[in-house]
Amino acid sequence: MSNLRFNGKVAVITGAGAGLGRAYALLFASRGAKVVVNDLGGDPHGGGTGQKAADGVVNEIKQAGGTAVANYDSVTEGSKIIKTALDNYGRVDILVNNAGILRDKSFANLTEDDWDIIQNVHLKGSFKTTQAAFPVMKKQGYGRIIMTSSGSGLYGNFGQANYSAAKTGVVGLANTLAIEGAAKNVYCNVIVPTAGSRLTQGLLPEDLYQELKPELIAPVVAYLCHESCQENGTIIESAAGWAGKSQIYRSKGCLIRQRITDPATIESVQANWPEITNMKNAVPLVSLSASRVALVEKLEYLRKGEQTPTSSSEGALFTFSSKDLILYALGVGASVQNPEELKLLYENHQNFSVIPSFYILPSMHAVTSFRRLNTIPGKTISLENMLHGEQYLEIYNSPPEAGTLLNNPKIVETLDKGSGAAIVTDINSYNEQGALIMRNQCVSFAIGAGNFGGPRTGKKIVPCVPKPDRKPDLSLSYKTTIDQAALYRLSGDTNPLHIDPNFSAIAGYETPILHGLCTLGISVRLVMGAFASYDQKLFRAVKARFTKVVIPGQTLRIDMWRNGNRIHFETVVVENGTAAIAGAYVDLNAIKTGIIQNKVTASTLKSDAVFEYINDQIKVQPDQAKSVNGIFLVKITKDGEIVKEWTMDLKLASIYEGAGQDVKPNTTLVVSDDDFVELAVGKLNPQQAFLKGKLKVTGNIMLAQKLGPLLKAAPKL
Ligand SMILES: CCCCCCC[C@@H](O)CC(=O)SCCNC(=O)CCNC(=O)[C@H](O)C(C)(C)COP(=O)(O)OP(=O)(O)OC[C@H]1O[C@@H](n2cnc3c(N)ncnc32)[C@H](O)[C@@H]1OP(=O)(O)O
Repeated sequence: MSNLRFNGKVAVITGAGAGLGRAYALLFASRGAKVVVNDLGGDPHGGGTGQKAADGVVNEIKQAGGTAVANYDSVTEGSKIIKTALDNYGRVDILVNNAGILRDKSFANLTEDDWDIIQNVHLKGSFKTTQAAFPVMKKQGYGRIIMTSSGSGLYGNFGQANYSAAKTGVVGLANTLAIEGAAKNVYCNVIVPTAGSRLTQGLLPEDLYQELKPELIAPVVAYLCHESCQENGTIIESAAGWAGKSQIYRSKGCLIRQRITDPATIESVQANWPEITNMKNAVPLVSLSASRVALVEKLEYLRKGEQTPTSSSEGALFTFSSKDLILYALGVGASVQNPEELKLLYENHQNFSVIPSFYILPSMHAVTSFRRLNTIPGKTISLENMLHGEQYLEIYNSPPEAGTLLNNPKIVETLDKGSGAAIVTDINSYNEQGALIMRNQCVSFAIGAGNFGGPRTGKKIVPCVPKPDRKPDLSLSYKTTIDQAALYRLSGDTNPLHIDPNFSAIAGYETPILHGLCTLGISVRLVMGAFASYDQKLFRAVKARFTKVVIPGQTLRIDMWRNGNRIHFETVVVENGTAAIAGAYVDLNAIKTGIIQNKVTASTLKSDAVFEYINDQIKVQPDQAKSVNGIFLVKITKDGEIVKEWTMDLKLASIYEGAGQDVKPNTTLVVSDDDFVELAVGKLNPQQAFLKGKLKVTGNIMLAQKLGPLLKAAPKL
């Protein structure tokens, strides 16, 4: 790792004559910054002045070959300090508000003078110095400001009422500066150091004091001030070579009135106090607007007379990390065998990606914890009779790749389907800032709970869409493993129906069945690979109906039809030819496929490798058109087994004159492994390959005749 430098940068450090300030000044100077060493030279309680402290540090810096100048002004005259920087070096890039004194007294003994001097030095001093530097930084489009707070400010400390207030004050100052400077690349963060300095000498045990070296905190401050650091508005605590972030968390709280017309009463506050103060599912609120969004949302609930989801509603919160995304991807068959799928499995991949159907899981988590079992009067619904009937997911805003989603399940209708009841549940999911991220709709099919006299047709249920009446444009297969459900269930659906043979037998199945959402995840993965290059940003929505059970170990074939940005699909169990998912589609924002991304290496190929172009979509355009586009499925087979398959989008400019006829699918092209690799990575385009005689066409001789001229005329890929 190369050293982080501050060459060309000017750093102003207040209170730099000793302790932390001195450590900061020495470090910045040693890394190339020009430093203004400010120190009033007074005592720890605010008395006296002198030049010795600042001069001493300036000399230290100069002797080490660095550049520094002293300033002896009080921070309450901060503009003079900044002027020193501007006069000597012409700019100011970094300001560390570090200067401070103490006047500790119990509150009962605190005088107004004790109060004022502390506010003046810490809070007003930080204000005055920053006020002078801020416009300069904004103008130059770069600045890093540090406020120094204290554990006493964040948590309180006996005998430090004046100091605590000032130290919390600078946090508030930093919060707003972070917002006001952000657009101009001027960031403001807070350091909460615990160091052995002249302020803490005598207050801390000697052995602890010795470990709390300022030099162990200085790198944290320096990093926060480096141009590579994008942190803004953050509180960092640091001591003894440790650093951590502090944040304000708020409980979910709860409404203390039922309807918008109800008053709030002292009694309703008392009754709800445990919930108001329940921090079990508290979330950090990072902005005022996030806090307001959450409030507005609660008002909406009040207006509609609905109960808001609270931290106590089990399953309302879904917290996940990259590990969960990877576990899900493995559960739905992603494999490093396909180099394109590495980005689904490796959190440090530069294009680490999510299979979007993962975002169904938060809703399932909420729904399965939701009391639905008594939804239909007179009917007992048990877990073994409950099947996943349909699922819809629509993304409204970019979902997070880690964090917590708040999910709000609500049964919107219950349909009487005769053989069963279809319970339709809508689940809105909100991010930690309170923004609506997505909507799921989950239809559970309760077998045997029908004939209760309810409506058969729904008004709120998102409809399935029949598949197009033509052969699929593309079919991709995936053989599930015998352990598919055992792996998938680790993503959260631990229904014994999928693992416990005794339980599945009670439900009437010979063996445990696969999760509907696993089948759906496999299908979405293959659709995303074929039509979106796994780019989750291109995903908008998915709808599917689970029509037949799947047994782990069976092979799934996903038939796909492209209709604009909608990919219809049907998932068929190859062994028995029945559709396990029907009426399904994925809506994309755009289509993205490409040959170059499907790079393979020679080691994955054998010399007798065969690859097939299967494509219904290649159509020679009517009227002697000059171009042909097509999505090809490429399969590499060895001894009849598919060792690799993927799609590629070939755009072949054509001089072919025999327009109006379709190119037939299922034709085999044979090519040697070396040539293939070259073709796949784009070194050799099909035209060159063909002309060199390396790309041979076998099988359908008509296709050979047709493809020949096409390939000859192919542009460089
Ligand atoms: C919400 C949280 C989820 C609940 C917890 C789930 C947790 C998970 O762990 C559970 C699972 O993952 S289970 C595995 C995935 N699901 C399946 O395998 C279900 C497969 N489907 C079936 O077996 C049948 O379609 C079956 C049994 C569903 C229906 O078959 P039949 O009884 O033969 O019904 P049929 O005669 O075909 O149709 C009657 C009416 O019902 C409608 N319908 C059919 N399938 C439906 C389905 N999957 N979802 C919703 N409605 C469905 C039909 O349209 C028909 O109604 P109408 O006449 O009005 O059109």
